Amino acid sequence: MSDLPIALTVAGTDPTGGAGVFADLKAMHSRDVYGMAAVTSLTAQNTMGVQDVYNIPADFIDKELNSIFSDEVPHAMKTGMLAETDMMFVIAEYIRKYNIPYVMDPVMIATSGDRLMTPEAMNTLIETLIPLASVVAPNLHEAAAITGMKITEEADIHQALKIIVDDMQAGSVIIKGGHLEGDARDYLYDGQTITTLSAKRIQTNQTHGTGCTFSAVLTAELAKGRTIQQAFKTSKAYITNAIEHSPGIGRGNGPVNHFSYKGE
Ligand SMILES: Nc1ncnc2c1ncn2[C@@H]1O[C@H](COP(=O)(O)OP(=O)(O)O)[C@@H](O)[C@H]1O
Ligand SMILES: Cc1ncc(COP(=O)(O)OP(=O)(O)O)c(N)n1
Repeated sequence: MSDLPIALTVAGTDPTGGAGVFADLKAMHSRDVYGMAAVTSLTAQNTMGVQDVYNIPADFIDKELNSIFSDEVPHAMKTGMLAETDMMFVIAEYIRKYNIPYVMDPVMIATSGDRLMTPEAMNTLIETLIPLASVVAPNLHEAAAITGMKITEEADIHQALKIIVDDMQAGSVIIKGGHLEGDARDYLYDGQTITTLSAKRIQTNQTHGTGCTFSAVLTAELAKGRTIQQAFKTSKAYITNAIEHSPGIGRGNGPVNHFSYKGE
């Protein structure tokens, strides 16, 4: 048994390291958390877009998860890119069996506009994985797709928060306002209270992998035993700083800096 907090990411790869499991591992490492990763899809992508995707068969994902959980049970886990329904059923079994804090980043479409989840998988995500999640962390487009709503203003966000927790039975939800106008404002709803965290919008296109990184930090903090409120504050401070200090990698939407945040 390890003393170090352990967090698991179950997601796709981005060979440039800006999004997906490689970004998650860097974010976890920088929060002093031991990261583990089970890969769901290999992508050929860079800062300009996704060139191709190769989905790992669900029975192999089952083997990856079995190798991990039969050896050491992580303290918290997240999922990112889950392209197909079968993968979701396999992962749901482990979440039910081991009952550890689970953060779901419902990755559907990359910043570049490329689709990362089949339309059919959306129903499985809603019916099978959302009720198992401690936190669901959609961006505005994902929140709209999950709820079937058009989200254009704050009142819509409040309604979507309540649908995802009160009706769909997530433990809590954070809707990320990175794609709204004005300040970058995120909303946490835990079934009782809505907590809002705001940061000044940074004028940049260096936002590749912001959602992955944000949810990886959230998972790392939960692995340490922090509350969702505390984890939310740290993730928000971390991602704001990471965007501010983006290293300028690549020719398109570059990644954030996973090593610049030095806060508690
Ligand atoms: N330009 C920006 N300036 C400051 N914060 C941002 C900016 N873009 C995104 N964020 C923040 O990054 C996090 C990820 O949000 P978002 O980009 O909406 O997610 P995703 O990558 O899943 O689309 C949120 O905390 C959001 O508020
Ligand atoms: C393999 C892989 N997973 C997820 C994403 C999407 O990343 P995300 O952080 O949601 O946001 P953007 O990269 O679209 O800002 C990805 N591109 N690749």
